[in-house]
Amino acid sequence: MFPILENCSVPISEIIAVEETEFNKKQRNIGRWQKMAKLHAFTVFYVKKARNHRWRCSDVTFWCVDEHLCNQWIQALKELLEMQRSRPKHLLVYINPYGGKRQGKRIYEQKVAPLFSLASISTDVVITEHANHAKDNLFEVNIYKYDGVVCVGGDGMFSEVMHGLIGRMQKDSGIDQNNPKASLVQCNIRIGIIPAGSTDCICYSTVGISDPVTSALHIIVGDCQPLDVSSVHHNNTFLKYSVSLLGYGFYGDILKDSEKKRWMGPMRYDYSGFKTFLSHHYYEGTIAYQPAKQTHGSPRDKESCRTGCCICKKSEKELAEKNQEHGLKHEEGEEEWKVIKGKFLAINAVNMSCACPRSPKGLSPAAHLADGSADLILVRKCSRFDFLRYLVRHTNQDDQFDFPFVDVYRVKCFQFTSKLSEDNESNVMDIGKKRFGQFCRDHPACCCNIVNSTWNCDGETLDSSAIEVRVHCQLMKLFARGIEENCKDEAACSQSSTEQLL
Ligand SMILES: CCCCCCCCCCCCC/C=C/[C@@H](O)[C@H](CO)NC(=O)CCCCCCCCCCCCCCC
Ligand SMILES: Nc1ncnc2c1ncn2[C@@H]1O[C@H](COP(=O)(O)OP(=O)(O)OP(=O)(O)O)[C@@H](O)[C@H]1O
Ligand SMILES: [Ca+2]
Repeated sequence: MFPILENCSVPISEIIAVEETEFNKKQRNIGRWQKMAKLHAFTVFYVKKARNHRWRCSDVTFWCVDEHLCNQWIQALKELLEMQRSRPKHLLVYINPYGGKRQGKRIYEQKVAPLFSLASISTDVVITEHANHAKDNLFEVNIYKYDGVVCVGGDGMFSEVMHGLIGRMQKDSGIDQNNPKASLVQCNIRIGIIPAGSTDCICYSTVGISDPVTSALHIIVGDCQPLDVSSVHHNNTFLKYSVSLLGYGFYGDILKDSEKKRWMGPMRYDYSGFKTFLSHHYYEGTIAYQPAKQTHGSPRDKESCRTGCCICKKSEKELAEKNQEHGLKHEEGEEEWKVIKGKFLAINAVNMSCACPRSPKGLSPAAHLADGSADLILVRKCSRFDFLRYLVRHTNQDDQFDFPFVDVYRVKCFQFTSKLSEDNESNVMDIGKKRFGQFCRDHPACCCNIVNSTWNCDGETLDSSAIEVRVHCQLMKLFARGIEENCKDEAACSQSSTEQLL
């Protein structure tokens, strides 16, 4: 520990940089000392934890009359920083200039790049020119020369980078992503998210705030947070990976409508959300799922996933044991599948809480980032008023699962088939029914259920409604540490810049 001020200490792991300070740069309060002797100084830049999980870069300058002593301090601190092996030195950065409020480039240049340079991190920066630019690029570059990949944008941009990295790892290891049962190769190259999107749910749920400077500092100190990833298949064809929300019905319809309104920026989700709420469509279908182990908690146990989460640690241990057995032992006996048929307003599968500024506790407040399971939330057909009551509970402290029309299960895999595709498969498709479906969608007063919704997969639509989903425990890693329990004494380091005599 490095002492700063009387009542504040900073772990070495949270020091950003140490620099020799030129005499004329810092002259506050030292006039009296200057008269006595020539002074030497160095500045320690460190993480200052503020309210609501926000991090800032603060600094303290140490003055000293003995030049040799001053240099010894600088040397010793630099050596300690060198020993922080998990810190990245070389990063590949992708910036989406059109995400969110189109501020990605400015945010990176003004808030993030200066911090990376202070921390002596070198970067290769790519400003994307079209959708899938980052993903395609990750199949071409030598990714192994980087200590991590940073994406500046929203959840969609993160999804691109994740698909590029996971896809590349499978390609390099000869794994066929189209096989829904394949054991995927873990991706050890961490991803850092600089939030500059419309929802920024992945950043918020893994850091506790969506703030570019906080995220940049988590990258600099080399944090590591494993993350579950779900694979989504249709008929033995790989569709997509998901880490946050896989939503059919309400969130699928919001997304589909909002895509036409991209020009509105983040507001498009409120506009389409209101429209979709009024349309009140429900969808008929069948869900089959395999429950997760009971030892991994339950979605209603109020055990939130926080930094150093015991449940996620347990899953990490189990995963390591499983990997050590090199597949010698078969998966413990096929667990029973549970089947549910019904009419649903929303089917949401979340790998994490999905907390975001719109809903600070998220869609499933007790979901875990790295436990190898997802929370499957089924919202059955109910009145508009009841659905509104359900939605409002995402914004307050009340339990959103405490409704007779809402069920929630912790699962390791599930399948969904819509009534419409079941009917099609059993050859009872009739064109009139399809036309009627189209007709009904055009009349918001009608809640007719004979059309399909679309899946919202981390903010991207899927082409198929019938899907097969499997959670891959800790398939990838982020530069984050999960949400920290609230810091007791945030006021202790309230000054942003201080000076000390050695
Ligand atoms: C009365 C207020 C109720 C507010 C309820 C708010 C619940 C918000 C829950 C947000 C969950 C986000 C999950 C994350 C999804 C991301 O992978 C994805 C990509 O970024 N984002 C979206 O799909 C974007 C999803 C955006 C969802 C916006 C929902 C807005 C609903 C508005 C309903 C208005 C009803 C008003 C009736 C008078
Ligand atoms: N240069 C570009 N031009 C057009 N689209 C791009 C470009 N770069 C990336 N994209 C695409 O833009 C999509 C949306 O970007 P992003 O996620 O950054 O913002 P958002 O949709 O506003 O935010 P959120 O996903 O948080 O709701 C991504 O899916 C990505 O594929
Ligand atoms: Ca999980």
